[in-house]
Amino acid sequence: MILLQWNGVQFKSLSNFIALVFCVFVSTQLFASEVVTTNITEVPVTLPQVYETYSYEEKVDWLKQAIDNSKSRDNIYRLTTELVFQYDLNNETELIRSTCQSLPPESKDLDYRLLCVTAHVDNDETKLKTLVVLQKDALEADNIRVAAESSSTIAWIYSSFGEIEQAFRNYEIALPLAEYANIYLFNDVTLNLATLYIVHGDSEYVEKGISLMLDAIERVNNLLLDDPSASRYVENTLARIHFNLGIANTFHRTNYPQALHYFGLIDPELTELRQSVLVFSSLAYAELNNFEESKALLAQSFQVPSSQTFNSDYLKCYQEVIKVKLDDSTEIEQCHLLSESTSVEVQQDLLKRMIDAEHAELSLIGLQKLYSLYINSLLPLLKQNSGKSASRTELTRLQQESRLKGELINKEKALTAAEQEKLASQSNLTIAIIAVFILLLLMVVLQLRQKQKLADQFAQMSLFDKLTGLNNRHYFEQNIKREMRFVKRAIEGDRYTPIAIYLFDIDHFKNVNDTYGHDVGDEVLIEFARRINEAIRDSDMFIRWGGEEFLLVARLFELDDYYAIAERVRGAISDTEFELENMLKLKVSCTIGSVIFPSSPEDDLTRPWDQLVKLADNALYMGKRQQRDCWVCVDKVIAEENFSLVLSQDLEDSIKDNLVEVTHSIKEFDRS
Ligand SMILES: Nc1nc2c(ncn2[C@@H]2O[C@H](COP(=O)(O)OP(=O)(O)OP(=O)(O)O)[C@@H](O)[C@H]2O)c(=O)[nH]1
Repeated sequence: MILLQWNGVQFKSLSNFIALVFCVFVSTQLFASEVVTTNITEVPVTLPQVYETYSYEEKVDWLKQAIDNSKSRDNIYRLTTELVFQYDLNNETELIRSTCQSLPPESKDLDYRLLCVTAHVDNDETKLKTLVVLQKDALEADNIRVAAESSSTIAWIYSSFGEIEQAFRNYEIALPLAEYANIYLFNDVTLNLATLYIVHGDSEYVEKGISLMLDAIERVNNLLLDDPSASRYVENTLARIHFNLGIANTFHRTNYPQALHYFGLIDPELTELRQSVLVFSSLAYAELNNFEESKALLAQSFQVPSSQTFNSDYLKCYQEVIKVKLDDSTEIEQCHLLSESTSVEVQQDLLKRMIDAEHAELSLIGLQKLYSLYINSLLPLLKQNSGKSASRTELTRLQQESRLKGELINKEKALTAAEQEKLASQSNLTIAIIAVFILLLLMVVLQLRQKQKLADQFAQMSLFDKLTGLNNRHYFEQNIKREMRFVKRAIEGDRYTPIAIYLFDIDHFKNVNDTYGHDVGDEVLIEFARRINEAIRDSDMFIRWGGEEFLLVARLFELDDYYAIAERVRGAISDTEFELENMLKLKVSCTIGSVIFPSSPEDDLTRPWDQLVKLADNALYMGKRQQRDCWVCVDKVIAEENFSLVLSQDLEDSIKDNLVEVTHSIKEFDRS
């Protein structure tokens, strides 16, 4: 697909950035005081200080010499990985590939593994398998960047297979990780997702994709303010976005003036895009009946070299279609040769233009190719999707599909007959065109139903709460396991760094809604979230749990923080009145219940997170029953075998039975 192929170029520059991050990592590790490990991938390569001042060629020479002179296998490995990262900085994919072959990465060396799989010329299916293993390893090792990058590439490959559901699932994994990992990766994933919206969504999703891209333009420009050395990345990324916006306007919005606007923003010196920009601009002018401009740009497009990075043979067919439109030529040789491996998105656009052309043979080829596109690509996809559901509406859809298929087969017969008679007469052709367009219309209706399903999936996959802008429960469910693994690994490394899970519930919130209305209630929720956000660390995970309940996961570097955080949040809410719109001032308070995991290094480290949340909820409700505007922190469940009993009863009963230890801020605790 045109947009994704361009990604090929972008991927390269992103991996440059990754290598840069890795080099910074390597050099900072160099100065770490003591590294006591025997693991080959954890000990940084030793480089002289002057190395940093070398040019790329000098670095490569120095590294090659150091490898030749080195006797230790470990040292050779580390120097080689540094060499590969240098190659990557200089886009030397061939060299990366051969080095990866002669010295394959260690399984724990996730960064090097990522570079090798990215550079390898495997077919996409093999690459996908390797990436899925890498993604799993990176998630387990908490290597966020590699996890994000591998998930994003997996999503991209799935989308090129047309497996959109899988593509979205993997972008769903990649997006929060990428946002956390770095802004470059975040931009990359966002742009790929935007592309997916545009290519596979209905008009609403096309607009959504476009607005994601417009946001990204702003983010990328801001990057330049912070870091002037990012100018090359900024230039390339902006060109990519402008190009994609141009294509979106050409293919999906048929807004040619807008398309020309975006194509016009692309630096003509970017040779990889030069020919595509010229051809598509010429097409847009032709559609706007500005034949003079169209002709001039088309002539230029023949003068510039084709892209070396991605296969753009289909441009030759576009050139012929434009020439036919300009009444300049009747040759259609290149459209005859249009490859079936051209992306579906491009084929759909191009074939429609061929069928529309006032050139009988070109229209006929367009129809034939459209038919094989339907049989080979669209029909299997429709079948694959329809097989998943047996609902009544789905069955109706299947019936329509099979009728459509039958009609298309008849149409094929008609077309074959027409071909045997050499060139079909213009009138027969017109009938065929009208018939296929009716069928196309039916297909569009069917696809819209499919897209509705997609739209539902998009909504489900959202990680944000619309009202407060916080992450939501879905986000928590995706990330809590990682937090718990962090705790477990710290304990395995003899460090006790527990996490605390707090649940916050606004007191008598129903009264606020009932007295002042839902809008004021919403305002209170927003202010509530803002105050807590200010009282906690940026790295804490703070989410809207649902309704007027919020949840916080905080890493505890000091045990006293456990109570201090609860008290700080309580005070942040109730110490000062909420000042709302229309001069309304409200006294708001909340009750807090919390649990610590693990309560000691000997605790059960495999405890499911939902049990912890349930225990925090029990603590919260004790606070509600006893007083409100207070916190209740469960310190310990005394014996493991009591855990399920503690979950099933009121916390007061567990305290009475000596099953738990609890610290709280309740003034007069009622034990009865
Ligand atoms: N304005 C607004 N209200 C919401 C939202 N989500 C949930 N609510 C309301 O939150 C209220 C929760 O009320 P209850 O669960 O009865 O509890 P409460 O009144 O807060 O009383 P306690 O929790 O016992 O102190 C309900 O009235 C919900 O309608 C929202 O997004 N906006």
